[in-house]
Amino acid sequence: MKIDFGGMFFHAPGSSIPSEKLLKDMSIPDTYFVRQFPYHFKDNLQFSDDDAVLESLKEYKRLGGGTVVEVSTVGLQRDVERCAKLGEKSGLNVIMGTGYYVNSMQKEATRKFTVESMQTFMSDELLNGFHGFEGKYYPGIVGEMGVTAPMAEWEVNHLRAAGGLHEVEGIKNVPITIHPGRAPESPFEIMRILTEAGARPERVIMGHMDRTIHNYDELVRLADEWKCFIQYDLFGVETSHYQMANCFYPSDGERLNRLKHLMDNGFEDKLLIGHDIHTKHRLEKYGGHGYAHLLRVVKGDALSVVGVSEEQWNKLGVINPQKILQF
Ligand SMILES: CC(=O)NCCS(=O)(=O)O
Repeated sequence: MKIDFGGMFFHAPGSSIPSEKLLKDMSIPDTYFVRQFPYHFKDNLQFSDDDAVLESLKEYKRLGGGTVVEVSTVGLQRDVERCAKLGEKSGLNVIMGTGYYVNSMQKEATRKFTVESMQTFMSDELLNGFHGFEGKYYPGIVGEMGVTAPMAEWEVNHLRAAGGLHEVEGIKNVPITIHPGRAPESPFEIMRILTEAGARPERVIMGHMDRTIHNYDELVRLADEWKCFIQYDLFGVETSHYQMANCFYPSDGERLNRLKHLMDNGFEDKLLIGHDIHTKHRLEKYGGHGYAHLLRVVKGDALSVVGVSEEQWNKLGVINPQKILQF
């Protein structure tokens, strides 16, 4: 079979990539399998190619990006110095987090930590700087605090530790960002535990909403009952098959529809967006969308297809992040 589709050429918006390169890269093997099963490939899970990250960050900056929030916490082998260097080289602000990822990713010794010791670890880093970089580099956020469903007892404890930070002098306003369990009731349970421990719900970000709550009424209920920030941070993942749970990943279009629904219900000041790039295949070098995708593609669709106004888009990408990140 042969088709000449050349008459249908359309330039990609804002792209610095020559169109010949796009064609050549279509020969990359395994693309289909990596997209469907990104967590199957061990090399894909080693997010450690600094050149590929830097190239992607520079493209994000070129299209108008200014800040990256990098929320790898204990359990994800966070690397403060590396992130600081990438920030310097790319010219972007990089905000990093303190805290703990999910129970299954922890060392046995970390799982023995108490609420008190975890709270001390986090407050110490927030007030004095990352351990090993005291006085030089400071966290700007707590989390992502990793939670599974059902919740492990240790995760209940690290949530209590994080919630209690809002009662500590000097950090009462610190933003706390959450990786919820993959069940629709998880965000509600997390908010209850955090607030019982002292957290101010309006200083909490509920992340990964893309794959967590799929019912529109329940989304509105979460925003209404808890007044936390609601974050769609898996933009660019356009594969509906989801390896990690028995549900579909929404498309970018559906993410925008859900955001618009929340806007229409009065929550446009409580919404955040992002890419949560944590596997290699999502970087341009490996055939992915990279950090510039929201600015390159999603913004145009939000405005022209979904009916998001310029003012609302500015809230998603600039005003709301400024509000939650300042403390
Ligand atoms: C880094 C991380 O945990 N990202 C979320 C991936 S998930 O599959 O959507 O939970």
